[in-house]
Amino acid sequence: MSVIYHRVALIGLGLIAGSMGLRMKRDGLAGEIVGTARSAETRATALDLGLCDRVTETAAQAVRDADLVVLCVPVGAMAEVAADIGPHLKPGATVSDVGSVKRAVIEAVAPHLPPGVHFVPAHPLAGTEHSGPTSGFAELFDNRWCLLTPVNEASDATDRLARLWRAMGSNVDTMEPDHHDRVLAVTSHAPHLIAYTMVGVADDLRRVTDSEVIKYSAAGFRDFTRIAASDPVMWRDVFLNNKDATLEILGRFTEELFALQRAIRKGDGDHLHDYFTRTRAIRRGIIEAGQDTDKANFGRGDAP
Ligand SMILES: NC(=O)c1ccc[n+]([C@@H]2O[C@H](COP(=O)([O-])OP(=O)(O)OC[C@H]3O[C@@H](n4cnc5c(N)ncnc54)[C@H](O)[C@@H]3O)[C@@H](O)[C@H]2O)c1
Ligand SMILES: O=C(O)C(=O)C[C@]1(C(=O)O)C=C[C@@H](O)C=C1
Repeated sequence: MSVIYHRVALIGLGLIAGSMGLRMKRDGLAGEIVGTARSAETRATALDLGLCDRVTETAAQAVRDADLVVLCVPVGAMAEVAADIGPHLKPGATVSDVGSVKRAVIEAVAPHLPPGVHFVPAHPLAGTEHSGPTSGFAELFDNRWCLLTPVNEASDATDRLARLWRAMGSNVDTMEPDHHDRVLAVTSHAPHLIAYTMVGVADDLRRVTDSEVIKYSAAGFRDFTRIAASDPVMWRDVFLNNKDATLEILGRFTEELFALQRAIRKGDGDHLHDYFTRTRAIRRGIIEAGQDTDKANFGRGDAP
């Protein structure tokens, strides 16, 4: 494949930046990849893994002469990073991010960007519960969606970034930022909170059941523990920055949970059967659409 950006700067060298770097290197999508992270250890690991060509101590140094700058830090850190890099961006450069929330990131980043710099927010719907540079892998984005939420109408900068994400294996779509946040509250944010809660409840009960919860943990519970092992900083920031949409979905979730509780208490088997038949169809639809994430985690040290 051919070079899409001459110089790419990756700010924050974790799972997503690592996977982008490895993929861009593998397929020759960038002339040079410059990375930066706060700790010297992370920077050294990134170089060892070959996910970037060069590292810098500061974000301001990393973005110098970069055609594309991608902010790969937790959502709550985006404003601070944008303020650092704003004065050092090359005119005509594109700034993007990979944050899991879009409206809050746009509000945090846009005010710090000088005129003449293009801002194209993005969100790859691909990840694992692992974090840090060693968790990245070049195939992470294969056959997964990447949603772009451009702040302006169609532009060359958006088209070029879409080309990069396609070259990294993703299907690309554009979406309005508030809509993105509502959709992701249903498909990602609320489910994570529910998993965190279920594992927290089991942990409380462990004292009552004398560690049998862990010893006999069945597949259903293990799936919850995988999700609930996700990075605490990343998810704290997601909930604090997508408050309204997440709370709305959790309200609906609570109502449905009450209805199912009532059905169990009343012995209403029809209600339970109908409900589970409907949800089973959703799982089948996801698998038929080729969007099952389990494959991404197999072979990475996780038990299926
Ligand atoms: N993990 C996922 O499944 C996933 C999927 C899609 C998008 N995202 C989004 O991508 C972004 C990065 O996630 P990740 O999974 O790669 O995280 P990660 O923890 O693996 O990496 C984050 C990097 O940001 C750095 N960082 C943290 N706080 C910082 C700060 N205040 N200033 C500068 N650097 C800081 C960390 O040191 C690390 O290098 C997040 O915004 C997250 O919402 C994550
Ligand atoms: O597979 C996982 O571990 C994930 O949780 C990945 C996942 C998701 O919810 O699908 C998590 C957060 C992101 O913003 C995008 C992807």
